Amino acid sequence: MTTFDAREWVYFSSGNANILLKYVGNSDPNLTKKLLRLKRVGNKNCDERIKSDLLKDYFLHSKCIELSSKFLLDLNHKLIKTNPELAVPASTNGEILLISIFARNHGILMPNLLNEVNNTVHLGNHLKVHYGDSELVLEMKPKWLYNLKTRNCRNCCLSKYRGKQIINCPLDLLCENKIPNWSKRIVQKLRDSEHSINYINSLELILTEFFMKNKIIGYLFMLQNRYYDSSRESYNRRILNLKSADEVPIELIESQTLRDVTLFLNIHSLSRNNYDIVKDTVDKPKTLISINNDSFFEVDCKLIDLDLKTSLKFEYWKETELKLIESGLYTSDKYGLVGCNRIVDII
Ligand SMILES: O=P(O)(O)O[C@@H]1[C@@H](OP(=O)(O)O)[C@H](OP(=O)(O)O)[C@H](O)[C@H](OP(=O)(O)O)[C@H]1OP(=O)(O)O
Ligand SMILES: Nc1ncnc2c1ncn2[C@@H]1O[C@H](COP(=O)(O)OP(=O)(O)OP(=O)(O)O)[C@@H](O)[C@H]1O
Repeated sequence: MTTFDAREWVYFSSGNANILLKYVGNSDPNLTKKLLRLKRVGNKNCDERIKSDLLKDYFLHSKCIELSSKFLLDLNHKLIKTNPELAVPASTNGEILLISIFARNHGILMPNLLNEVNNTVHLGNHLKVHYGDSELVLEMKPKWLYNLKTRNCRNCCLSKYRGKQIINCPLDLLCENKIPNWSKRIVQKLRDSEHSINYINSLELILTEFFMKNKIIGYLFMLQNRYYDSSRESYNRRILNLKSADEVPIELIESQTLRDVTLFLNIHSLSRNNYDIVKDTVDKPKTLISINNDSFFEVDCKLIDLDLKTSLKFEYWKETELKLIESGLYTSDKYGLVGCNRIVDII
């Protein structure tokens, strides 16, 4: 069992299912630049992660560690003070809790991909840019990449339904001709934000080159749709007929998990010399980019949030799909929905 001291960990970030803490102590140098990911109360996702030979190079190296109940209880008490908004009102014993401590006392230790950046621009739903002096990080969820049969895609319809702004549709990344505009819109949004960002002048080309050269979006497209005929309609035939969690096939769980992963692109510049040295040896998740043979960049691509979803989510999935169908958004030409990309030519 690992003995950590709650005083050395502070809140870093959170999602629907997990809370991330950052190490700020100095008693263990191995923990510098590390994050600890702990399950939030109510998180029913499985401890198991997606297995995939295609994606394994993109997985962030992480380690599952067993933690003491004392550490988790101390952390709970600390977080209730610093982040009361994350608390679940009352647990079974009446105590307010944020982190699950009664299931299994373990957490995931992993590198902090945002260690070199200190500013964040929220560009829209599922799209953030983080930057510092030497690195720029694009964080996005490439959700629901599929062969579109309706006018508008599930991503844009759900964003619209929830009143969120649509900056970019991920389906554009499936078509080579549409990638440059996808990148351009990101840079335009960043310029509008008036942040002063290193590499902004090269960013459009970096992103375009990256998504054309690297296979990650193609892999996700294949794997998200592996068990269906890669259309939403075929998903619907399965999901809308499900009556209980026991009926949910593992294939559906895997697809749903992969439709909700987060992608990080860590971008930093290289000298010409370093570029020349590494250009023939660089490995799969990394992509080297040369702009006009004048500036050079390395893009490191990582995927996070790969824990298998619980089959108990099937009712939520069904309700979401039914809501979208009934809203008429899939076929609508109103509300600024302009029709999403139907071409898939990147694989
Ligand atoms: O239903 P969706 O598409 O909105 O996805 C949910 C996500 O919403 P999003 O649209 O990405 O803002 C939602 O993300 P946020 O918490 O909204 O960032 C979760 O990722 C949720 O999964 P889980 O309950 O944490 O396992 C996600 O639920 P799943 O559908 O992946 O189970
Ligand atoms: N290794 C990492 N380095 C830097 N930031 C990270 C890392 N892992 C996660 N994060 C940040 O923390 C946020 C929440 O993490 P994570 O996706 O694991 O939580 P979650 O509860 O599973 O999310 P969701 O709501 O999508 O289910 C991420 O969106 C990301 O901004």
